[in-house]
Amino acid sequence: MKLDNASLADLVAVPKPEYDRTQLGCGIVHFGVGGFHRAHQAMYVDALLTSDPASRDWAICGVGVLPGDVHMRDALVPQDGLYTLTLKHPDGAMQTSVVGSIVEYLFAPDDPAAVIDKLADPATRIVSLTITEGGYNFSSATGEFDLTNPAIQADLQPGAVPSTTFGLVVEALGRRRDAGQPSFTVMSCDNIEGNGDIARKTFTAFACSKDPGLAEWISDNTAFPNSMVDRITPATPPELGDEVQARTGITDRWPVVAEPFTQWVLEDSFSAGRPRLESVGVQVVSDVGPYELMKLRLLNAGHQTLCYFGHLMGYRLVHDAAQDPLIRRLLLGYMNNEARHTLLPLPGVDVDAYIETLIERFSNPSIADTIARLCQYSSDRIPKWLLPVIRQQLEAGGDVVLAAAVVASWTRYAEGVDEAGEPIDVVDPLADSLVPLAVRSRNEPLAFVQNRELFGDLADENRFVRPYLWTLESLRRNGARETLQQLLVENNDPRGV
Ligand SMILES: NC(=O)c1ccc[n+]([C@@H]2O[C@H](COP(=O)([O-])OP(=O)(O)OC[C@H]3O[C@@H](n4cnc5c(N)ncnc54)[C@H](O)[C@@H]3O)[C@@H](O)[C@H]2O)c1
Ligand SMILES: O=P(O)(O)OC[C@@H](O)[C@@H](O)[C@H](O)[C@H](O)CO
Repeated sequence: MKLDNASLADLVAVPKPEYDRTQLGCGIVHFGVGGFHRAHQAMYVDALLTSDPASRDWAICGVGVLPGDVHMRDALVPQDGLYTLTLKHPDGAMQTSVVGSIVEYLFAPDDPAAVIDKLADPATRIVSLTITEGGYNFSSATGEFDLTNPAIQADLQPGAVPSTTFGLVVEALGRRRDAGQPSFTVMSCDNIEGNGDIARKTFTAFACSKDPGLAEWISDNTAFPNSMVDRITPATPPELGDEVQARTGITDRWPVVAEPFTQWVLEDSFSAGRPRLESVGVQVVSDVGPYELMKLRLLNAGHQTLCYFGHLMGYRLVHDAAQDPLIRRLLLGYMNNEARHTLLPLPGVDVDAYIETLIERFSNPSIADTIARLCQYSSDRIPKWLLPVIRQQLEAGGDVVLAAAVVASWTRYAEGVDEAGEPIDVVDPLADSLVPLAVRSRNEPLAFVQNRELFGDLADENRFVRPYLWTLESLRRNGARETLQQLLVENNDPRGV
């Protein structure tokens, strides 16, 4: 059975929207409709539309700005925005439901003016984002917005038709200001520490280059709440469509799979009202910071801890790596001895239990998350999640041996050839410069981490450099398994090497 508004009434096999989708209004415009947005925010909004008739003006209009988003357009538009979400439990149990909160989808390259009109419409009160860590276009080393990016440059030309998220959003905010309309909230849901603060900084930096008066208006009138978002959502595997079809009879052009766990902690800071998300399980708080640190430095940096060693040890699926005793030991060592010392107090949260749950979540075989998903875009991820742990630990005189080992594992991975001599596909916007640096580090051992754009002055810090070089050398000489064995079991201490 196909999935669209007309066929919804005939669907009996699965939970589906019981609210009247024809009566919904779009209060939210979302940039970056991928797997995660559809497993997380859209799912929460769907639950809200189901439970609270007064929330019907908070449905979602999705927007894609990249050429590749044409595939999401071609999946969602014929389905009237409907799709299936399948949650897979570790014991093999699964639940599929149809999510109905996305009621419109605009592909910006087709019609940028339609996107700007939608954003400028006073009915739009929140603009949310999952445009990935790289999407914010700021330097990890300086924190500054990168005005040299050609797409940004093009959007800043007088009279340009905008094509980037920044160009489209700021153009619409200018229209709202000129029309005497209030601003909307810009709500980042990406895995970046202080994601709202970063969004504030990057959007106002863009606006400032275009029209300083507008930047000031945005700064005075727009809320940028911080948030912590969590649900492991693998890329949709090719077989999911057939699985959903077999279980439910639904033919879904782009289904979503995720783990059952979900969490969203959101700062209560909105410029034009917000949906009552707390009624569907969102933790609306005044300070998200401690939650963000816990999640980014344990879960996301934990993923980085696992993925390069995992790949080099021959694993291709996250749960297989997480169940290897050596990798488990590495994860627990990194989390307990290094990362957790950099967290902020979170009264009422049991960090031991949180860490235990993470290991269980990483070990969930049913979602079949891939190591490849975690190994990509490293240059956007490592500086945002792992390097802050190293810097903070160095400042406090704490341990960085395992975090340095993770950076070494990334370096070894970035050489682009694995331990069996097979090529590694290094998927990274900086691959063209990082791969040669990683290869060069065979002769000039610090070449990779002397890249100050990414690492700042870490290469000058002996307490980082010693374990980094020890691990890198051992990875090349002995391989990943033997390196972890020596580091974690035989307790070779690379600090004094
Ligand atoms: N997948 C997860 O488990 C998960 C969990 C928590 C948070 N997140 C956050 O969500 C983000 C997206 O994850 P996903 O799994 O949905 O990925 P995805 O690949 O399915 O979707 C990414 C979306 O971001 C868009 N995008 C990428 N770069 C962009 C740019 N420069 N400008 C505008 N749009 C851009 C893409 O076009 C696409 O629509 C992650 O980077 C992360 O910050 C993901
Ligand atoms: O999606 P990214 O690029 O932010 O990071 C990769 C994973 O660490 C991430 O997607 C996690 O699965 C997610 O953050 C869990 O909530």
